[in-house]
Amino acid sequence: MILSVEGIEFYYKSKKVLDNVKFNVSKGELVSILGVNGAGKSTLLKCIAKILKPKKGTILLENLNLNNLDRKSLAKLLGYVPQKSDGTYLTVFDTILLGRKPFITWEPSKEDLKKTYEIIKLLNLEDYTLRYTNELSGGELQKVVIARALVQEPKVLLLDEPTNNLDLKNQIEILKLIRKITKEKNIVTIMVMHDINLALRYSDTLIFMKDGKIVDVRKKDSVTPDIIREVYEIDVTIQKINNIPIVIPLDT
Ligand SMILES: Nc1ncnc2c1ncn2[C@@H]1O[C@H](COP(=O)(O)OP(=O)(O)OP(=O)(O)O)[C@@H](O)[C@H]1O
Repeated sequence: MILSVEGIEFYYKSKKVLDNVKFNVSKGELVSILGVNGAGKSTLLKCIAKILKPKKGTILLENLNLNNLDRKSLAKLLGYVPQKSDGTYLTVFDTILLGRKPFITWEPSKEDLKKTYEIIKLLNLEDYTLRYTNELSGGELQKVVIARALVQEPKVLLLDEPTNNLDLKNQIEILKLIRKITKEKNIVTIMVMHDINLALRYSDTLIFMKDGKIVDVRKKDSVTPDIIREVYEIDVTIQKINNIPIVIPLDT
C-alpha cells in the first residue's frame, strides 16, 4: 500500500498556500513534515484528511482516489488528530469509543468496547475513563484524542503536532507507540512536527516544507545541516549521542 499525494494546490481566498505538493509514503513508513511557522504543514495535512478541498491534485491510497469516497468510507481509512482539540461534556471512554463510529451500525459491539478498553490501557488512561474531557489537562486531552484516532484502526494516520502539550515522558511514550503501531499494523503515518530532534529520532523520512512547497524529502540518516539551514535559516551541527542524532543550533 502506498499513499500518493499528487500535485496539491490550495488557496485561502486568493492566497496560494500549497504549490504542487507531491510525495509518496509506503506502508509501515512514519513520515514527519517539518518547516517554519506558516509553511503550509497543517493545511497539507487537512487536504490529505479531506477537511480542506484543494484546487488541484489528488490523493491516492493504492489505486483508490480519496476524492471519490464518502465521509463514512473515508473515516474507516483515515484517522486525523488536529493541532488543537477542545474538551466536551463527554467522558474519556465515550470520546474514545466515538472513534469506532464508522464501524458501528446500531450500537457498539463487544469488539468495539474491547478495542476501546485496549487503547485506554495502552495509553495509561485507565484512571481517566469516567472524567469529562473538558476537565482534563492539555496533555491528558491530547492523549485522549490520539487514542480516539488509534481505536479507529486507520490505514492512514495523520497527526498534527502529536506531542503538543505532552511532557517529556509522554512525548517519548506516544511517539514510540505511534512508531510501533505504524510498523506492526503496516499503516502509513504522517505527522507534522516542530521538534526536529524527536522527528529525527522516531521518523523514517522527513519532508521539509517552505512557502507552501516541498523543499526536500530525506531519509532520517540523510538529514544534514545544509537542509536545516535552507529551511530554518540557522546554522546547526548534527551530533550523535548513544547513536541518537541531535540537532544543535550554532547561533548563540
Ligand atoms: N483559515 C485560514 N484562512 C486564511 N489563511 C490561513 C488560514 N489558515 C492558515 N492560513 C495561512 O496559511 C498559511 C499556512 O498555514 P498553516 O497553518 O498550514 O501553516 P503551518 O506550517 O502548519 O504553520 P505552524 O507551524 O505555525 O502551525 C499561513 O500563512 C497562514 O497564515
